[in-house]
Amino acid sequence: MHYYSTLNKNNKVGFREAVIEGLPGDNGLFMPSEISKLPSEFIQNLPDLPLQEIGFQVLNPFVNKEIPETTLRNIINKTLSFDFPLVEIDNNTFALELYHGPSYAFKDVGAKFLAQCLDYFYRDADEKCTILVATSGDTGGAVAAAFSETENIEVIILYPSGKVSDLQEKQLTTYEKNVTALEIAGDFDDCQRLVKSAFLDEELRKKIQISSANSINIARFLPQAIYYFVPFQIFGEEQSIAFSVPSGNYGNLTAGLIAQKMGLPISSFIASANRNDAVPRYLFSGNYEPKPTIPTISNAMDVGAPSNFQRMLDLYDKGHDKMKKAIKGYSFTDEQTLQIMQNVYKEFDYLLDPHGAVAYGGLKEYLKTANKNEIGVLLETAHPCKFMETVKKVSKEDIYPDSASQFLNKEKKSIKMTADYNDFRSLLLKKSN
Ligand SMILES: N[C@@H](CCOP(=O)(O)O)C(=O)O
Repeated sequence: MHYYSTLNKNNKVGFREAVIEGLPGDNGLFMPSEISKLPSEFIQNLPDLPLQEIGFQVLNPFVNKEIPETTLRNIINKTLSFDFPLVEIDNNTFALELYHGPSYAFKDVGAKFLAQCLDYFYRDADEKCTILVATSGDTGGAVAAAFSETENIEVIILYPSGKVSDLQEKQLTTYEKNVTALEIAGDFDDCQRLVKSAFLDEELRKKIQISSANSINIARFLPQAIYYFVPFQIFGEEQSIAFSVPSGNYGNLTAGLIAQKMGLPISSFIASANRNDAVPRYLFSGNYEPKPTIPTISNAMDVGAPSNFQRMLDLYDKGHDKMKKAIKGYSFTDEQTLQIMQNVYKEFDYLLDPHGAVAYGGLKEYLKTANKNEIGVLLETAHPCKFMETVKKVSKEDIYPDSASQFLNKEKKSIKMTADYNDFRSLLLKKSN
């Protein structure tokens, strides 16, 4: 078991190195060389197993003994320390709420796991590690929360100025100590480009030890496979279940594909996108033509050129037909998204956030053609309180958890920067001295 680069299968590293390096120096992404099937008895017994045990069985083969078992179990128990409720919206549609963690988004799972793995690897290190993160909204807050207590690790978060919600911005600009927020004059793809340029900059990498906390890092995206098991804990393996995944950088959907490859009997995937629809267009036409990012009300999915598309191609041996059979793609405008939020609230008294609404739209399209016995689960990836400007148009309910309100009263601390790589590089070098 090793990790290879999607651009060069001979570029091989172990788990520790893949996590510490974040991404290979050749601009590819690390992929596990083996995705072993879980024993069929394990899949049959899912309703009797606690999620922490499932998490351990899922991640253990990928960690490949590079973290001792007791430590790994401990890390997984701390990672999965909040609830993942499956809420019925109507008779064949369920929302898997992934937002009950510290930053109110699904990213808490991967961020917590990654932070603890790095903390373990750097426990006695003399040098510091600098984590670079590009965010379109949710990753930044989750990473800031997860790394706020780690020793020997600095975090630098790049976010597009004026393109994240108020709460998202406060969640990533109000942790002090080891977390710095850079407010970039550009969009998410500019932020991601700056981060990737740093990884390709050999001179810089000789001077600073950098890693990533985006889903490009295997320890950020692999744990996201775990919550796909939750609906099967409830309904058992016989139930046919399709998942609709609100998709931006496609880490979440790719993690679901890994769970399926491990033997989880997921019947279908729905890639639900906003107007940043490079993948649904590819599924339709076979041509991958990323476009500049379009700002939308489901801003965490405002990604023009999704990183994990490389991993999806790798999983399907670049076969468009195979991918198209396994994944259906739909996209929605902001008007449609808001309409879905209003309809679902009125008809079923369920408040979706804009990302969940896009996923609901995709799921309903898919279910029109699906087998009658199939049920659909949408991943509700973020709490509606993160998008109050839009949510206010749907409901007047006070939905703010107390713990979220505390962020709004804090003072934002960010460094404004251009999207020019040289400026970013100089800042990194200055900070490391
Ligand atoms: N949706 C993201 C964009 C980055 O995605 P990631 O899963 O690769 O970290 C965000 O909210 O920042």
